[in-house]
Amino acid sequence: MNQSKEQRILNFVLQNAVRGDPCSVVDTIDKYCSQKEWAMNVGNEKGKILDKTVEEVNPSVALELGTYCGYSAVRISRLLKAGACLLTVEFNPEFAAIAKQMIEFAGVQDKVKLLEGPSEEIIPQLKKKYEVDTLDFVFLDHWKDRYTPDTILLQECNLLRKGSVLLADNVIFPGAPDFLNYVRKSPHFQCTNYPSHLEYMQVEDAMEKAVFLG
Ligand SMILES: Nc1ncc2ncn(CCCCCNC(=O)c3cc(-c4ccc(F)cc4)cc(O)c3O)c2n1
Ligand SMILES: [Mg+2]
Repeated sequence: MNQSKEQRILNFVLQNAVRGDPCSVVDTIDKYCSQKEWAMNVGNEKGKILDKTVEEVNPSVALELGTYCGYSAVRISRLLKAGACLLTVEFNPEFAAIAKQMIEFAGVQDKVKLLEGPSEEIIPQLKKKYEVDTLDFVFLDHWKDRYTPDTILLQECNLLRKGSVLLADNVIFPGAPDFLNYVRKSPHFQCTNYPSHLEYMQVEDAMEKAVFLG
C-alpha cells in the first residue's frame, strides 16, 4: 500500500525537523512542500499574517477549522501564552492521525486539542462537551463553502463575543466569495483584507479578518 502525500510530509518532518521545536517543524513542512510536493498548508507568506493576527489577539481560547497535517495548528499554538489552548477540527481520519503525530513531534500537544468530525457537528458541542465559554480567535481553513454557514453557526451558538477575531484563508483562491459578501455586508463584523499569495505558488490569494462587533 503506497504512502499518501500527507504521510510523506510527516515522515520528512520526523527525519529532518528538531523534535520539540515548532518552528523547525513549520520550516521543514514548507521546505518539503515548496521543493517536493505541493500541499494545502497555509504556508509561510500567509503564515506571517496568521502569526501577526494571533500575536495581536493573544487568545486564551482559539478554534481552527480544517487541521489537515497540523501545520497551522503548530504555527498558532507556538504563539499561545501559558494556559491558552487551540481547538482544531478535522473530519478526515487519515489527516487527523497525521496531524496528531505532527503536533506531538512539535511538542505543542499540551496546547492543542484535536477534535475529529465535521465543523457543523463539533461547533454546537463546544460549550457543553468541550467547556468553551466564548472564542477569542477562529481560523477558517476548511471547506470554503462552509465559511459562511459556520460563521452563522458560531453566532447562533453564542460562541463569539465583542472583539472575537475570525481570520479566513483562501478568500481569493480557491475563493470564498459568499463569505466575503456576508461578513463585509454584515453590521456585526469589521473586516480587513490582507492580499497575499497561494501557498508555495505565485497565484494571488488573500486572507480576510472579520472582527465581531457584538
Ligand atoms: N466542514 C468541515 N469540517 C471539518 C473539516 N476538516 C476538513 N474539512 C474539509 C476541508 C478540505 C480542505 C479545505 N482546504 C482547501 O480546500 C484548500 C484548498 C487549496 C487549493 C486547492 C487546489 C488548488 F489548485 C489550489 C489551492 C488551498 C488551501 O489553502 C486550502 O485550504 C472539513 N470540513
Ligand atoms: Mg487554506
